[in-house]
Amino acid sequence: MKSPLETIRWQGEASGTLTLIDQTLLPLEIKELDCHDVESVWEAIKQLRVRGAPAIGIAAAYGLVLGLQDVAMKDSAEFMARLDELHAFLASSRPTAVNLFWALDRMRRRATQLASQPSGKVIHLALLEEARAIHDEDRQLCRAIGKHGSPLIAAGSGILTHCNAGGLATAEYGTALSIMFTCQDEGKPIHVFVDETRPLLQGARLTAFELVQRGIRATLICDSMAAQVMREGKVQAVIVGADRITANGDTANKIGTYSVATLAKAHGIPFYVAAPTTTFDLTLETGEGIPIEQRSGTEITHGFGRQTAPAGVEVYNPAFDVTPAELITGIVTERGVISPVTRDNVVALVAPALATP
Ligand SMILES: CSC[C@@H](O)[C@@H](O)C(=O)COP(=O)(O)O
Repeated sequence: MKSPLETIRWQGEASGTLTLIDQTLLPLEIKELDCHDVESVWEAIKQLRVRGAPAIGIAAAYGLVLGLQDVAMKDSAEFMARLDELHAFLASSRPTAVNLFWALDRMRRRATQLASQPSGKVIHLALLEEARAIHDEDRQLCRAIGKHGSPLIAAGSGILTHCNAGGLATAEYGTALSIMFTCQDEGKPIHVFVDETRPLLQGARLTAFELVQRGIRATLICDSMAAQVMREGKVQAVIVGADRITANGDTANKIGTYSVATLAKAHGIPFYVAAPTTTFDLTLETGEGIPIEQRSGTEITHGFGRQTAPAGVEVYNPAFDVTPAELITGIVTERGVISPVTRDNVVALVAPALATP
């Protein structure tokens, strides 16, 4: 088994470099991208060079550290004013994954605790430590999700997944894929059906890549084949990641997830969401309030290295959809499994984890 890739890496101390695997080039090219300023981090998030809810949050936290390097020697008022600007700038990169806003808010809270310092230097160092903590904690959250999720999967199961909720989408190990990796570590055989995930093929390019790298049996299917594969009895569970989960358990994830959940219900197959508590947004009661990112139509009209639709056609390209809680059998978090998915169960498990000190 090959060692996993390091999705996000900070090199150096307070004046350092953020190194990301450029995920737009996978699976053909494993190439790292060095970000030396906050603008390049914003661009990397926007263009999905780094993507997946937890990974976006981690990258943004380091992005703040990068952007604040040149005001670290200024007085703390100037430092904090710049921090507010950069917080807003990074928050404008993508709207749906709540981990982005969670990480930026946590960084600002840490800085605010130290705002009485005369200069930005101490605050800047503390922010690097905070970004590292967010990064390290995500590793642990992912491992714990795997441990809680693995008992839900019987040996020999076929598992269908959509998009990429693997090591590439997190600090390492992933959320949905963490459950599969844990099954493998425990010697439990599984067979994963990977939706290719139109339009940007995160399933084909990234999930299939990670599973093949780990030596887990993986079969790639077009998104439109999921119903047939389920009808043929090949799928015993669906596991997907999440970008934002509201208080009632409604879950935003990559476009197409809602279709998969509906199909799973129709075929009596359990549908699990795997996500850390950092992906919950308890300020929203239901999924109706989740902002859905709209992306360029060219992602649909141009693919496979060429134009695939006539010029002038209208295109609708929402990047995410919302799966209603009633279609979700359970949500696997680092604190345990929420099942049945009710508002009371969500709040009881998640609110203590999100409470700010
Ligand atoms: C652990 S990642 C969970 C989600 O962020 C993932 O399933 C997803 O939808 C990613 O979308 P993307 O547009 O590739 O960032």
